[in-house]
Amino acid sequence: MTIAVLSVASEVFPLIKTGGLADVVGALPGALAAEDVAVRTLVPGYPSVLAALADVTPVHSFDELFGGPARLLAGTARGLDLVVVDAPHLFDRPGNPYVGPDGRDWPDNPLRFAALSRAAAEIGLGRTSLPRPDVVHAHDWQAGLAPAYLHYEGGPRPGTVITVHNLAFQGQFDATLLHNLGLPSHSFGMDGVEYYGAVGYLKAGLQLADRLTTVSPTYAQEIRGPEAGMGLDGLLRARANRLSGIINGIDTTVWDPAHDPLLPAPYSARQPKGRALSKAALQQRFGLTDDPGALVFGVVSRLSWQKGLDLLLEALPTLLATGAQLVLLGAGEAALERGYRDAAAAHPGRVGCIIGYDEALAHLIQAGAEALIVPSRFEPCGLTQLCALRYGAIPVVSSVGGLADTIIDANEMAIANGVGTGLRFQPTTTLALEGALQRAASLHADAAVWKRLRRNAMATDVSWTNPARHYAALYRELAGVAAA
Ligand SMILES: Nc1ncnc2c1ncn2[C@@H]1O[C@H](COP(=O)(O)OP(=O)(O)O[C@H]2O[C@H](CO)[C@@H](O)[C@H](O)[C@H]2O)[C@@H](O)[C@H]1O
Repeated sequence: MTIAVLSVASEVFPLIKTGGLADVVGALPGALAAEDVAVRTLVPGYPSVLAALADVTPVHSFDELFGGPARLLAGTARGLDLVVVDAPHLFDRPGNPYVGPDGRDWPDNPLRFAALSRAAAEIGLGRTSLPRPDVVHAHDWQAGLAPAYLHYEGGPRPGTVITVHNLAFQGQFDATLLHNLGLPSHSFGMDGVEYYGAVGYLKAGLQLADRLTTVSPTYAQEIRGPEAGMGLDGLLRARANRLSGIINGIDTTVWDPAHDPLLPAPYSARQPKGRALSKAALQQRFGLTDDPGALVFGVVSRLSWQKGLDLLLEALPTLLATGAQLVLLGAGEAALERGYRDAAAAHPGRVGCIIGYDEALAHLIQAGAEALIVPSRFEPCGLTQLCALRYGAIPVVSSVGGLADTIIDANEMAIANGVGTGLRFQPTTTLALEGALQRAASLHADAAVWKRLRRNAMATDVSWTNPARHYAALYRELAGVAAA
């Protein structure tokens, strides 16, 4: 029997994306179709989403949704079944989903994302002309109130699950907001939406959803402790029997070096020759010395504290001392952007940096770099190291969260057994990172070992096939349907 799931999120690739959340929300429906799960994705009606929407059918209207009239529009876009919250007073704005042109959060973000959750609840309760879903799947704080609205209705409702993609973003707002949200006053308590005297959207979801997931088993463990728990560890410990980790996959048709139109030549584990052309193109694009034998390290990342790229700046002298080159593509904190720009200026031909967001260039880096560095302080799952495995860029990662779950360290034992896929280091410090960079350089110096590593990396299953099975099993459990 087909399970119907309403997936609720603030971004979805390829229509609107600021990070890995969009990739996951965009890829899951396709992967779940093979598991007999039909996913409809509910997203805000940003201009880019409405512009892409085809086969539009209005399925609900609100006379008033947090400050103005609104409609829910069902439709399709880029192969996805969508429902879009068409509320111009909340979402018809340029640029980023969360911040205005001044770089600050939109002041009405609490209402904008309450509207998303309210819409999810209306669909979940069968009050629109769409069929009622079996399960409502909320992603991150922006959808955190969906389980709360459904819970406080008190009647029959779909099963609910919330997935944490990043516990650092919690959606915490002033308690006075409660009156505007349409939640009952008794919801404001420890066992409801209250979070240290404020209203917590992620907290509400974690408290009130039937099941909680995050995007790797190790992160699911880590967030039960005070260090990674970011204030929510007590709640997560209390609900530990409801919490599990399901590792992310990547879209292996978008990320396929054998059929990637963004590369100068295709290549595969069996026929790796074309990779050299990507490497040459990469060196040229970043103004590096054209050296086919160089160990080129790559980075593709948001530039934020989480990603640990300040440590890589500190480790740069060590990296350069090994004779390696570095390319970085990223955007984010001004100090880090400046730091990498300065490093590129100080080491022409050895360090290249492009500040910005560029999907096509991300593909070239994965295909042309020998190794990809991910020195995160914490990492719920991480997608770039999965792309790196698939493209044969050996991941050099800190041993946290999903990085620890997806990379097999090429220590002596692993090399002897021929099973390593990358390099892991811990703790996440400059010193440990430097050690890993030096270790990568000595492995790279042994062509046979490096080749073996690359073969292992490229043979790793990073598709959604297995994760989709886990989500399908969870949905079936929530829908009260025995797995076939
Ligand atoms: N400058 C740039 N140009 C082009 N592409 C860029 C880019 N910067 C980043 N990207 C791309 O954006 C995505 C980032 O995904 P990640 O999972 O690595 O991190 P993020 O922290 O955003 O996601 C959060 O959610 C995801 C999804 O669950 C978790 O994997 C992760 O651990 C968690 O922090 C990747 O597809 C990457 O290629």
